[in-house]
Amino acid sequence: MVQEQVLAVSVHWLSWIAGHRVEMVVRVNQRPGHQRSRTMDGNPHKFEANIALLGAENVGKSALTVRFLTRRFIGEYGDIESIYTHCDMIDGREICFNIWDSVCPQNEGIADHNINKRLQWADGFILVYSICDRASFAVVEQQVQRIRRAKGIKCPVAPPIIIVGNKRDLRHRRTVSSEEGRLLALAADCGFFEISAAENYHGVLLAFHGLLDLIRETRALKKGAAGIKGIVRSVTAVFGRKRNDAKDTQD
Ligand SMILES: Nc1nc2c(ncn2[C@@H]2O[C@H](COP(=O)(O)OP(=O)(O)OP(=O)(O)O)[C@@H](O)[C@H]2O)c(=O)[nH]1
Repeated sequence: MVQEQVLAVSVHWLSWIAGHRVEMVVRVNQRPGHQRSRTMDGNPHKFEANIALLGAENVGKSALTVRFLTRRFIGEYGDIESIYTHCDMIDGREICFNIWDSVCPQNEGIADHNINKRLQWADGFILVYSICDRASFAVVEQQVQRIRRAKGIKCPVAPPIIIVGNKRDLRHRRTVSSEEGRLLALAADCGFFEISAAENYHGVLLAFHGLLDLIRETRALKKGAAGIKGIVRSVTAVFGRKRNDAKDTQD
């Protein structure tokens, strides 16, 4: 309860520094899955996308989230795990982004557990590394594998992933080349952006909107697959019935 109040205060502060309309709701320790409604308030014109940010410590996950929500880079961020909701009008349609800004897990077991929890909740992932931190790139490589392995077990259609190489403003200290990032993305069928949360808002916006586009495509694919399954089921039912009728007549 106390924690929720503290968070509410920090959210108001974020809205204030933004100086423009940002609708944010913080839900702390919300159980995954509770928010999996696809349209809100029964309004078919609203589109909701659950986005989980993952990556090693200090790569800028919170910086990216805050940049996207407020357009500002504030330098230091608390390490409280939160889900933020931000709604925007895009192409005449209200789009709500639910963003789960994760804290990096301390060990492998927790990492697996965390990914599974997020797989149940998220429509798509943003995996962040810092271009000056090779170890953080290795973490993203592992996370891509974990998410891709879960396809078929946890989710029938692979969830879309955007890989983000952050801290591009520090390219003089780069230890991960753009090519490596791009190749990883290509090999795992992910989107890729190299950006700087510190330097500009535009790159961050492109990454979130890129993922939104992929989420929309995936949802359309799922709907299509469900439609085909429905048709196959109806056809099977009709022909199955006809075959039984014919058998009854012969008897
Ligand atoms: N130079 C530079 N610094 C950045 C950038 N993005 C984030 N930082 C800095 O990197 C540090 C870590 O940023 P956070 O956003 O807290 O990173 P995080 O991944 O959320 O970290 P954890 O919560 O510990 O997992 C902070 O000091 C940020 O100011 C960037 O694009 N460029």
